[in-house]
Amino acid sequence: MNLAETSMPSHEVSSEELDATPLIEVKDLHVEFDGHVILSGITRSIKRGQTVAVIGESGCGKTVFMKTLVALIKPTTGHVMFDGRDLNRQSPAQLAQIRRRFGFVFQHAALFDSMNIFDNVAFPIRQNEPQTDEDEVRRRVRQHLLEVGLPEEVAAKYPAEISGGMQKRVGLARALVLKPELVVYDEPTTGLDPIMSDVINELILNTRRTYPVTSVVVTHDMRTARKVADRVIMFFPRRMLDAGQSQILFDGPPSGLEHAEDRRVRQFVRGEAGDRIREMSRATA
Ligand SMILES: Nc1ncnc2c1ncn2[C@@H]1O[C@H](COP(=O)(O)OP(=O)(O)OP(=O)(O)O)[C@@H](O)[C@H]1O
Repeated sequence: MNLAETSMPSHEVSSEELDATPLIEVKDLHVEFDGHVILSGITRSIKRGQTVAVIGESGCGKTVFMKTLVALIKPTTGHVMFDGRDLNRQSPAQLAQIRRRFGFVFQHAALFDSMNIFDNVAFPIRQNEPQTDEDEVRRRVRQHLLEVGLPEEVAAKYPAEISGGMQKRVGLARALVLKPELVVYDEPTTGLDPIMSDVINELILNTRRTYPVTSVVVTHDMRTARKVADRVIMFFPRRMLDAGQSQILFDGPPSGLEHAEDRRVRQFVRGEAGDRIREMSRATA
């Protein structure tokens, strides 16, 4: 489970750098499993400091896309460059180094059940910076729990003893404790009530205010996409497209979604089925 862990930024990012070089470049990405094409012809770059929401209907490949960005899935063909380095061309040791610059927030928090909350949040520090003394570990864990609005008493509890919303916040604290350059969120608000969802949204925004983190948020929650993202990318299932049609139906600021040219985008964000039932039956026939 060390994939869930994070590390310090390898270097401070100047404001010029923030504007200039993309942190992530995806070039002609193609991913297939057992002959089923999930993603194809995807070329995109993500600037440093950008928060990108990835939306689209179930099964369109949002999570697969996000996982290729952090080298949890290897492209069938094509390239993913992180900070100018092709993830496909790294040795396992180099990849492990690069992964330390990522933070992962999983859909179900993915906490270690056998560790209390304190040890869960301390884990990335102990794992990646073993020289850190215990006072400093305590200080940073406390600070991060506080930042996600969790009282100190929570630290001694075990994951099973706290609510789902609290678990998500612990997951967030753990992902951020080493200030990663890139944070990927997989459905961060799924299963939460509207207030707790908004708490999570605010925490994502606050993190960006604190330092120039780059974030990719896979979500079905349009409130999350509108609130936290400065850019939204909408995918469409490859199997429902003809050859040559782009799988990305929308790429732009959230304010453009409502009036997007493509009717499928407008229907998706409004939650309208339209003629999708007929289309779906055709696609699975
Ligand atoms: N490791 C894998 N091996 C085989 N098939 C996979 C693998 N990972 C994903 N898939 C398939 O790829 C497709 C896209 O999956 P993905 O999880 O990216 O969808 P998604 O858009 O995130 O959907 P949801 O919103 O339901 O989570 C699905 O058909 C899924 O079954």
